[in-house]
Amino acid sequence: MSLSFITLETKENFSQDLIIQKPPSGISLQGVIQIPGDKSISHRALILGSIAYGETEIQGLLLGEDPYSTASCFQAMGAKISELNTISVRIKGIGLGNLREPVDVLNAGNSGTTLRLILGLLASHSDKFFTVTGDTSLRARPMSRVIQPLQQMGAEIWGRGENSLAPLAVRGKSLTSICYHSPIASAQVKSCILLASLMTEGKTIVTEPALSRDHSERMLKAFGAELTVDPEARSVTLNGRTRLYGQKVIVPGDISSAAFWLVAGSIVPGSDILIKNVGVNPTRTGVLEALEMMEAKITRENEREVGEEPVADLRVFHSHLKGCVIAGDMIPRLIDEIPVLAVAAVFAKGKTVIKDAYELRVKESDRIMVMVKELKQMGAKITELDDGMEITGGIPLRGADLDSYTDHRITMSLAVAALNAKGRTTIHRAEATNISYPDFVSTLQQVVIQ
Ligand SMILES: O=C(O)C1=C[C@@H](OP(=O)(O)O)[C@@H](O)[C@H](O)C1
Ligand SMILES: C=C(OP(=O)(O)O)C(=O)O
Repeated sequence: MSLSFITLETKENFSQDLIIQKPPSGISLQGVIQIPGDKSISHRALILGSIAYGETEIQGLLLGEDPYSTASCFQAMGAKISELNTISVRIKGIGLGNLREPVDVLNAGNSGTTLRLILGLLASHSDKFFTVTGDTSLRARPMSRVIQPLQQMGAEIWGRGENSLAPLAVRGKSLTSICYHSPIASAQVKSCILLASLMTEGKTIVTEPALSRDHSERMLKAFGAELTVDPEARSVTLNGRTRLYGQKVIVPGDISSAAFWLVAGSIVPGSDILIKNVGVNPTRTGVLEALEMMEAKITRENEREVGEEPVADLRVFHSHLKGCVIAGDMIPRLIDEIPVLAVAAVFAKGKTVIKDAYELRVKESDRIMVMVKELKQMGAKITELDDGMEITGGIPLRGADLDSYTDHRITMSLAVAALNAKGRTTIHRAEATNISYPDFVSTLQQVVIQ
């Protein structure tokens, strides 16, 4: 093993460069990987634990900057959260409706999930006043998708850009239940409305055009909410004014983080990696379906249920990938994995088309524009579409000077591409990995074998 060809350099301004220079003798990826806790489930465990009555214990929490943002918002509103670690985090919940008016602006940092989900709770806390903001990236992301349905429930929210951008100010009110047909398949929109409806009288119904991740539904039920799901109608019904009670939550590994190893193992010759304890909730496994279409060699082992969520170990071997079409209803089930799937497509034989993914343009960065621009710099044949990209695979990549655009998923996707590129790649602002996968570079150094 040699670490010298994968290095992380910290600069004077504390920004980091990730430098990957593949040795001429070649590399492969070998070994067993424990991936960090699921980010979506970590947020929800912190949120529900904070607003439930009694104690919640979380095992396997993601120790990344996004869940830290959620924890700090709820601490500022009165929840007692123990020191954050993966073994056991304990929360003394304050009970529904009891969030304290914070003395300062709440800061959701880089996390869209934090901002959009808590907005539903803030809006429904009668007579309390909240202000909430985020970093440069989050302040540019659209919030009207949650503000508009909340306003239909009676919420009072103000923001820049005609009430569409953070910083936001919220005057909590007693809200009314709603039947909301969401125009987009977004778990953040669905979860925001469900959280807002917890204190309303009567039934709230949310439908979505395609099924998005259902972690909120599973966890709300486990905490005692009266909730029913109709997967065929893609609708969720929640009966308001129920109490939530603290629970034990075991957070599975994040399939969105596992995706980097699934693609890296598939494209680097000689690779064989076992990824342990991966959440395989069907609303999240689009990446496995896409890689299967591309003829990747991935097996599921040790399938089991952990708490509310299905879990498996995933084993990936190098394979000769083929191009495919990624579109339609599967998009919400693999939305965060599209940047790394674009990297898989660059090494796959033939053409890959990714479409119906306009949502990628309003993530931490414009992930369509950025992936096309940066992969082009490495020599890839890739065209930007309004709602996706078209890639002709099989053209060898060369190392290049790249930027993460401060987006964690872009950083890690480009690092995977660099593993199969000739020469030296530098990825600037690579500290973005701390959002969802702080151990990414050290794990890379462990599994890459010369
Ligand atoms: O609810 C969640 O935890 C998330 C939902 C998705 O966003 P959208 O709801 O905007 O699709 C996803 O991209 C994000 O990383 C996490
Ligand atoms: C889009 C993401 O997260 P969020 O919306 O919570 O910022 C992500 O993690 O890729």
